[in-house]
Amino acid sequence: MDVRVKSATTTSVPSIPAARPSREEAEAAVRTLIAWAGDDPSREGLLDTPARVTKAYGELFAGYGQDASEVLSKTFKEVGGYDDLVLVRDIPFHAHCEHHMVPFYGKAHIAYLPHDGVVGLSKLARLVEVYARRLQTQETMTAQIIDAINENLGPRGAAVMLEAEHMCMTMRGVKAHDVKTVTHRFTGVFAEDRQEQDRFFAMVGHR
Ligand SMILES: Nc1nc2c(ncn2[C@@H]2O[C@H](COP(=O)(O)OP(=O)(O)OP(=O)(O)O)[C@@H](O)[C@H]2O)c(=O)[nH]1
Ligand SMILES: [Zn+2]
Repeated sequence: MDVRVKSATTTSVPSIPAARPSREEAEAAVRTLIAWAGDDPSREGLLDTPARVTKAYGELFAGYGQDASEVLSKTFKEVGGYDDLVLVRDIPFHAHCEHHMVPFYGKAHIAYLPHDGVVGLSKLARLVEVYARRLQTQETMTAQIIDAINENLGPRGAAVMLEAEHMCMTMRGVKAHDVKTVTHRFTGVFAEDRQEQDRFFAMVGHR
């Protein structure tokens, strides 16, 4: 992975496996991982850790229980006829890479050209959360966000950019610090019109 800007093209719909393990099984798995790391899961400081980790997973991976269509279901039409670009930039997110299950984190920038009403601004930040709180690749997440906007808002155009630092590249492996991965995807007017793309890049403040 490098700092080149690349366009996200794939999307997939992760689903919860039918046979979800019980909480007890998940806690036992955490004990196994602690032992695998080289520590003693029965020492005092680690006794409650499996319960804490499974509880934390409930938050970190809450996206599997959330639905993008629900988040984007309410729109507003009374906006004084405004139909130009709406950009919500610098939406912070924390996700986990599906290869190593360690965090990647950064900012999302989302723009769309309204067709028939606008969506509440907070809903775009909530949409990012729906997909960030899963096991992900940055490319998939980029594609899923823009697909959800198109499917639910039917805008004249949409643009999504994600900038993130992957801890699997900084803490381990290649140990490359300060490397940012940038993904973006344009649809509709943004895909067709280079000037709209430039306007998006300028408003995001991208180098
Ligand atoms: N395209 C893409 N790659 C990612 C993402 N997150 C992590 N990766 C990469 O996934 C790759 C997995 O490579 P592998 O060779 O299977 O695993 P590895 O031996 O742990 O690789 P290293 O990280 O190079 O040590 C690595 O190059 C990671 O940098 C992501 O969001 N998108
Ligand atoms: Zn990784």
